[in-house]
Amino acid sequence: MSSSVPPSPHRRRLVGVSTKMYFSHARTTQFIASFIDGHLQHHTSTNPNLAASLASKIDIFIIPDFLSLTSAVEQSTRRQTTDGPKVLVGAQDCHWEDSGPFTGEVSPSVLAEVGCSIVEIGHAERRRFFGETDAITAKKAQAVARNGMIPLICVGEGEAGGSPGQVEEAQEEVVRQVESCLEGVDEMKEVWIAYEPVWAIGAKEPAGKEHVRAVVRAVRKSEVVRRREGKGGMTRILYGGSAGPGLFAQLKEEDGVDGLFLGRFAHEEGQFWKTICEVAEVDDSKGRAE
Ligand SMILES: O=C(CO)COP(=O)(O)O
Repeated sequence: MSSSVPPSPHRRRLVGVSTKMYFSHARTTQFIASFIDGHLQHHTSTNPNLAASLASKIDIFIIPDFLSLTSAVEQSTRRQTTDGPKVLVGAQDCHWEDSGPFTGEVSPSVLAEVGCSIVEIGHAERRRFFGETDAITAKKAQAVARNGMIPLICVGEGEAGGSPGQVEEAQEEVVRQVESCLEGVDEMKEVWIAYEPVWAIGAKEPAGKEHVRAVVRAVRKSEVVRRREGKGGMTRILYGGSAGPGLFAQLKEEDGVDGLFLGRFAHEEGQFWKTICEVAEVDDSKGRAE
């Protein structure tokens, strides 16, 4: 019962949150119920224009821990309305094989079977604590796409002493990562790229807007992304790393970033909802904060 992302001729905006390993199962259940009932449905059920506008402009996703995944899918499916935006559910990782002797691992085909729409791969924390590389991320991205889900591929330049380095170096490193992580991924399938500079994850503040814009521009113009677009494989690009309300308007530029991938600053339902509304509102060609 794979829950697919609704097809879109244009790059709809994206806003999602990963709960990483911060939440208990009870808190995840409560977060989803309270976000959908107390914010999304509460505001859209009495305002059909808002429901239609969000549904046409934005895709919302929640990435809980593995054990909460099936109940998260069930919760979001049960609460789904026909005219409002969908809340998609994703996984934080998977194996690159569909089945076999891989004790403790999670199969991408089982993730698709239980209604998962997205699989996040190559996150900086997986690279740092579990030794994941671009080559492993590419194999996982192939497996996710093969199983009809969207690979959410995380990339970002390294520490540079815990602070931003030269933007040109960041552009080069990130484009090289994108090329490696997309190796062998079906070029007709959609992928999402989360640009998350390592030094901006878990920090007090996100990366500066000029830095993010420049790196996103380089990814957008890269040969691999252009080639995929030519073959029909949409590439949506998100920014992540201490993102929260108030950020998207600063980052947005024409043909730039498509959305935000949130962590701590959306672990409160109201902040998540606030960010979604802001992302949907920002003018298509420019950020409001120019
Ligand atoms: O890693 C992130 C999303 O994948 C971002 O996490 P924080 O927003 O908590 O820094």
